[in-house]
Amino acid sequence: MKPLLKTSGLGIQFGGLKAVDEFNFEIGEGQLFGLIGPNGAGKTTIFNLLTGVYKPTSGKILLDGVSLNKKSPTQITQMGIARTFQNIRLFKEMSVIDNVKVGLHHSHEYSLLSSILHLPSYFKGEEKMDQKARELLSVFGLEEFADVKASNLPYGKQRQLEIARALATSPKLLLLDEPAAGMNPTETAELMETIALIRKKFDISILLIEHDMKLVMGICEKICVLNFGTVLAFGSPDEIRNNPEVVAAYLGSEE
Ligand SMILES: Nc1ncnc2c1ncn2[C@@H]1O[C@H](COP(=O)(O)OP(=O)(O)OP(=O)(O)O)[C@@H](O)[C@H]1O
Repeated sequence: MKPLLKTSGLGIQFGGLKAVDEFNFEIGEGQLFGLIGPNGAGKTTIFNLLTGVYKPTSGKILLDGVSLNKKSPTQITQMGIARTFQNIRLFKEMSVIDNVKVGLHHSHEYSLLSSILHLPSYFKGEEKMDQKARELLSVFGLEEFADVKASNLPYGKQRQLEIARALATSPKLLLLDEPAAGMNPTETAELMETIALIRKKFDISILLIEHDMKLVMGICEKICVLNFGTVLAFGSPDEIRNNPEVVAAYLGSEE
C-alpha cells in the first residue's frame, strides 16, 4: 500500500520534556488507524505536529512524499490534512450550514473581486457551495438542522458537525481527536458507524485518538500505542489487546 503520510524520527521538546520522541509512523491510503495511550502520552502533540501548529524539534513529516516541516497550518489543510479537536471548536453563533461553508471556503471558485461586486460568478459559486454543504450535512443526518444555530444542536450532533466541517476541506487524511468524548453509549455507537462510513464514502485515511477502547478496537485496522512520547506497540486490535506491555501501561488501568 502506498504511504500517504510518513513520519521519521519525529520529535518535539518543551523545555526539558520530550513530549514526542522518535515517532516513526506510516499510514496508507484509505486506512483507519487508532492512536491510543495514557493521559499525557503525546497524542494531541502529534496532531499538532502533523497540522503545523507545532514545529518539530527533530525528524520529518511527509505527505504524499512532500515535506510538511516548514508548512503553515493553512498550507497543510490545503495540502489535504484536516482535523477535529478534543474540545468542540465550532462557530457557535453561526448556523450549522455556515460552519460547513467555512470549511468549503478555501476551495471557492470565484474571485474576491466578483464577490465584492456580486458578479454572476459569485452567485454561482455561492449556490454550488450551498449544495455541497447540504450534501455533507446529509451524510451526518444534519440537513434538517442546516439553519439552526450551532450551539443549539445536541452535543453529539455538534461533534458530528465538526467532522462535517473538517471534511468540507476535502482532506486526504482526517485526524479525529477523541471524537466520542462526552458522548453517551448510543451516540458513540452511532459515531462508530459514521466514521466507518465516511472513510469509505470519501475514500480517505483516518487517524483517530480515542479513549473509548470499544470504539478503537471495533473500527481500526491498526493501532499505535504511545507511552511517554514514544511508540510502545503497533499492531492489529488483537495484537494490541494481547500485548502485556500495553495491558500494563494502559489497558490494565482502563479495565
Ligand atoms: N505547548 C506545550 N508546552 C509545554 N508542554 C506541552 C505543550 N503541549 C503539550 N505539552 C506536554 O506534552 C505532553 C504530551 O501532551 P499531550 O497533550 O500531547 O498528551 P495526550 O496524549 O494528548 O494526553 P490526553 O490524553 O490527556 O489528551 C504532556 O506532558 C504535556 O504537558
